[in-house]
This record gives sequence, structure tokens and C-alpha cells, in this order.
Amino acid sequence: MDMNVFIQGIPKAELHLHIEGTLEPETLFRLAERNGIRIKFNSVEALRQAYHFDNLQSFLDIYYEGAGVLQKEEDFYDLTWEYLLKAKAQNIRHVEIFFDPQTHTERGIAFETVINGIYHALSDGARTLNISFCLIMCFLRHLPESEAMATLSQALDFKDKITGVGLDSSEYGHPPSKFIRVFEKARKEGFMTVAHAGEEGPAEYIWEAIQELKVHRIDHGVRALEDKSLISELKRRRIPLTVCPLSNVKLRVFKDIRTHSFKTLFDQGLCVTVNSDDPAYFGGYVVENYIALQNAFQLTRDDIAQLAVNSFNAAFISQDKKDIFIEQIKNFMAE
Ligand SMILES: Nc1ncnc2[nH]cnc12
Ligand SMILES: [Zn+2]
Repeated sequence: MDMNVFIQGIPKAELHLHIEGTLEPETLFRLAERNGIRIKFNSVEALRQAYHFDNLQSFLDIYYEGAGVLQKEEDFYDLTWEYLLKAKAQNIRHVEIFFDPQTHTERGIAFETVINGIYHALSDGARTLNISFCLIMCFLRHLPESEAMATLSQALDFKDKITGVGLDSSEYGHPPSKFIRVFEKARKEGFMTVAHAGEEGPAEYIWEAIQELKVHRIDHGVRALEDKSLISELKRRRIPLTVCPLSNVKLRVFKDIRTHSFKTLFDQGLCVTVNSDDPAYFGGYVVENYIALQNAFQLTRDDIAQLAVNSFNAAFISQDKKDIFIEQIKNFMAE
């Protein structure tokens, strides 16, 4: 079997995916028209051409602007459904999706409009596409802690639909420690916790995320290599990293994929997983991320299988479910 076919076919989970980052230019135009919103680009091609970023902030500016076309529950439904169809085609069996309610509530969209649209599509996907899911609500770290706290309070009415909370947006100058009380409350309320850390920011932010926010997973974490004792701690506590290689190259965290820290982290035995982050903006979904790594580092089939196993081991699902998915990987390998 061809390597790319192998990568496409192997059962896997995606654990780091911003649903707003799956807004393809075509969908953005369609929703803008449906909602009577003017956009400053004349065509899908012109919009796609604008997707060149110097750093995280230059991406976030465009990403938040694009999210403005999401107005009604059906917009959030359609966005999520389109992603699920792509996930299905890539043999993704389980997804853990981030959403940023503050991006929408700040512009007057009700919290329930956002969550109901996304959740309804995920439930339909579980039923008809056989893709299981968790929903993770992220706080925007560039906004004050008080606003994150208010968002957490709003989420309590939807506790049955939200598995975990996370932390995203502009990293520099907004360390995890800014949100200690919010995460403390979230943990008390029974939410799982994750945080973006060590994407652009220093290894120190990863320490804060694990020690002060007590997160179960680190999103990105690719700068962990700068601190040997941090690597030992991540290993000792088996804290997974949700790595997004194409994102890191697009946002110039690494000059190119061959200089990415992925292989060193993986070779050290950390629980590294491969994910797409904001695939509509970074030029690839999960399979394209695996393929980029395979080409750059000559990964073997066993390496790919290990990454797929890691994706289920790091997921917020029961051990029984993990075992079932990992059995599916074994069966696929034996085909
Ligand atoms: N890669 C990323 N880092 C931080 N915040 C984000 N929001 C969407 N994508 C993000
Ligand atoms: Zn992210």
C-alpha cells in the first residue's frame, strides 16, 4: 500500500482543531452572501491569496475577521458539518473540537446560537458518520480574566455538552497564570483542561500551564525542547502535546518543516499527536499534516501507527473506547 494511502486509511483522532479555523474561503463567501455581509475581497482566490502570515497575530487578525460571517445557528451547523465530512474522508474516528464563544458573543451573537449549531452537527455526525466527539470551549487569552470567568459561568448551563476548557489566541504577554482562578473553577465544575502554550511563547508558559492551570494536555508545546527538565516532566506525567506542524510553518514558528521540533519530541518518547489547528488557513487537514511530517522525517508505518495510537491515548474518552480504537488500528495494520 502506498504510504499516503496508508496515512489516509489509518484510524485516527484529531485533538486540536478550532472550528472557526475550518472556514474555507468558499464557505466564507457563501455565508457572507446568505447573511448580507459585505467582505473586502472580490473573490475566493483574492481571499486565499491573503493567507500569508508573519506570525500568530497576523493570522488571528484575519481569522477573527472571517468569523464575522457566522451569525445564525445554521451557519455554525454548516461550518461544523463541512469539517466532519472532511474528517470522515480522512478516516478520523474521533474529534475534539475547540470553539471560541467570546469571538461571537463580543459581536452580539448569543452563546446558545454558537453551541447549539456546533453541537447539533456533531451529534448528527456521531449518528450518521460514526465520528465520536468532545467539545472544548476556549477562552481568548488577550481578553481580561473577568471575561473568561463570565464565559465560564455562561457555559455552566451547557455542561452536558462541553467536555473541557482551553486557552487560545495571542500568546505573548498573556501567560497561563493570568487565568489561574478561571481554570480552578473549571476543574471544580468537572471540566477537563487544556491550554495553548509554547507555540510562540517560551517554555516557561508550558510550566505555568501544567503547574498552575494543571492542564491535562498542552496544545502545541513545540518550544518545550528549550528546557530539558520540562521534557522530563512532560514525560514523567505523560502529558500529551497536540502538535500542528503545518500551522507552525505557516505562522513562522519554524522556518520549514525539516527544522520543526516534532521529530526530537517524538524520539524522546513524548506522547505527541498530529493535528491541523486551522486547516482552512494553513493549507491542510490532518492527513496533509501527517504526510508533511512523513516526507520531512522519513517516518515509517510504525511511526505513523504510533502517532495514531497516541491520538486516541491522549483523547478525553474512556479506556474502553481507547482500546476499541487502538484495536481498529491493529486490524488496519494487519490488512
Ligand atoms: N494556532 C492558534 N494559536 C492560538 N490561538 C488560536 N486560535 C486559533 N488558532 C490558534
Ligand atoms: Zn490552536
